[in-house]
Amino acid sequence: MNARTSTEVAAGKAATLIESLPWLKRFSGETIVVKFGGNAMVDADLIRSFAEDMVYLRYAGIRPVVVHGGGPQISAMLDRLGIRSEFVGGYRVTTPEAMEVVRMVLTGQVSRELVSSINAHGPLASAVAGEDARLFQGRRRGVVVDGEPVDIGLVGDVVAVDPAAVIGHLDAGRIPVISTIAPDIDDPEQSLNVNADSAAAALAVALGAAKLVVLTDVAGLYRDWPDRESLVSAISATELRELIPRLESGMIPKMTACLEAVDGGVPKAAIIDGRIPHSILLEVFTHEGIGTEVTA
Ligand SMILES: Nc1ncnc2c1ncn2[C@@H]1O[C@H](COP(=O)(O)OP(=O)(O)O)[C@@H](O)[C@H]1O
Ligand SMILES: CC(=O)N[C@@H](CCC(=O)OP(=O)(O)O)C(=O)O
Repeated sequence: MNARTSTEVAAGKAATLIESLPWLKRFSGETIVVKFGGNAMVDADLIRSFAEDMVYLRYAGIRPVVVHGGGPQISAMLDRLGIRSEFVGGYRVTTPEAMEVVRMVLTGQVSRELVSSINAHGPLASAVAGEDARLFQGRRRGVVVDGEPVDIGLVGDVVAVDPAAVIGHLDAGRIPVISTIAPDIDDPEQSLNVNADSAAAALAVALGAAKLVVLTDVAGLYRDWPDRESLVSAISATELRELIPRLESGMIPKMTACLEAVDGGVPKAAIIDGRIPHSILLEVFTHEGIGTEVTA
């Protein structure tokens, strides 16, 4: 490499670092809720780079909170156990038998894996189950298909959040890693399976987060799925409200969650591609960001 080229390379690196300055100022001391979707946890390298990003945010003076999904991991375990499961309107029809597997996989497997990846960098992460210290309380929901109500079993929406346990961890400098199961507010002995996108949004609102970032396995929201030309880079809450009824499958809870977060006072919600290593750093610390950004 000649001298001029190495100077250019150095200038490029410096430009990348200095581009983060306004965002460091903006987010220092603020809470960012990051939802890590089960589809984005496709390989060990991505989990490792996700963990590095969380640790990076924490050392940059930001308060990151991880809310994880695990849909594909739950499906794989249900398959192994020979328990049938299907999705209606983006939500898993959850029998009492399936509910036990949901808890086992989310709290016993996915949370543990993320905590240990983060803790490879030091004693930073702590798992908090949605059932712990009344973090979440849910209420059963049904879905309407072709105008008919459909019973989807033990599935709930988060209707109350007590973020005290999460705030305690954040104040102690830890990174909370949260699995999304909620006791039923009408029958507290019963646990409900809560979509992780909607739980992340409810928590972001309760924490007064500066941002909700949702990692998934596509580049963002496509207006006319699966037309790859129709990627939306920014959308207002009003426009999104109109678009949601035309969306399908997993994007319905995801975009509804972004809307709920923004409606609840979170200034920005972003859907980004978790398959890109360090996508969170690109989203948080660069001018353009990546993926789809929802704003009020
Ligand atoms: N309009 C759309 N834009 C983007 N993805 C869409 C759209 N409609 C359906 N999808 C599908 O939704 C999936 C993401 O939802 P989901 O599988 O629930 O992800 P996650 O596990 O990350 O929560 C994408 O992989 C894609 O196949
Ligand atoms: C009610 C419902 O559908 N719950 C989800 C919970 C996990 C989740 O949301 O995982 P992802 O973020 O990976 O999709 C499920 O059972 O799959």
